[in-house]
Amino acid sequence: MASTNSERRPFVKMHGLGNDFVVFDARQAPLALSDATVRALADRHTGIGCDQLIILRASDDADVAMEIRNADGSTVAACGNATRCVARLVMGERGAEQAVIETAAGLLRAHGSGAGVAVDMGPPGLDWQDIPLAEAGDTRRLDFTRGALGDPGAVSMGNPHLVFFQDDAVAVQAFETLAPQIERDPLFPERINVSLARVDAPDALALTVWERGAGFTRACGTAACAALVAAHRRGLTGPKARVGLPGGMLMVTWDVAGDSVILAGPADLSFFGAVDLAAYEIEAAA
Ligand SMILES: N[C@H](CCC[C@H](N)C(=O)O)C(=O)O
Repeated sequence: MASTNSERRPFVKMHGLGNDFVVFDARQAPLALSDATVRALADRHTGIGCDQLIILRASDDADVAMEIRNADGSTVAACGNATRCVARLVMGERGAEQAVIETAAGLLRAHGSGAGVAVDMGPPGLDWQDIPLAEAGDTRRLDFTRGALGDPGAVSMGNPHLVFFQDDAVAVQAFETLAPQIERDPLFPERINVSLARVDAPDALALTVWERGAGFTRACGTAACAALVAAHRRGLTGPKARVGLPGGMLMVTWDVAGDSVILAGPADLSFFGAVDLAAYEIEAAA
């Protein structure tokens, strides 16, 4: 149905190993989207379809600032794969090999690398208040069991992550059902991203991720970072590992001394599009 005041707003569709993003550029033309409108645009049947929706804005301190919205409309502070995609966009605009991206989790530095784009995601949060948890706990090995899953690590990468280290068939099967419930467990006042990790070698992990506000995704950059940090804290890996996800491989390095976690991997452009936002403006619930 054509809308009365149609405004075809350009966007770029990008992805990191299939973790996909609709990116709007609000550096010249302001843009504010309600949670309901983000949900409508992110819907893979009736909208454009994406795991996260990104809005770029001008920044006084960085090349660009990015607002990050999950497919459920929620606003989050960190998204590793989207940060790498935005860095690729900005480096391309300027013909540069480096970029600084402002996020709610801080200023993140990125550079082009053979494998695509590497970004310093900053220091991991390791205290229970950093995650946050609703009560004190040992984030290295949390006293938390739901069905066949238990004994996870908890790490913040600017967003909350819970990582289970189990690779038996029972745990793998249970994960599908339990992850959506664990996301909303009262122990996690801001909800949480939930991962199931398999340790294949001291420098190799395999990960399945249920993302807060987006569900099962083909890849999750901050989950890959959180899994490496949680694994290294328990002596399961060294401080660097390749992380296999359904969509492909990410490289994560925890510079423990420098207190930063580097995430590297592909950052790809899918297509340019335009959308009549008026058709998606959904009146905020009365
Ligand atoms: N769902 C996440 C945000 C997106 C993270 C992910 N797409 C990444 O690449 O890090 C959260 O609610 O914290």
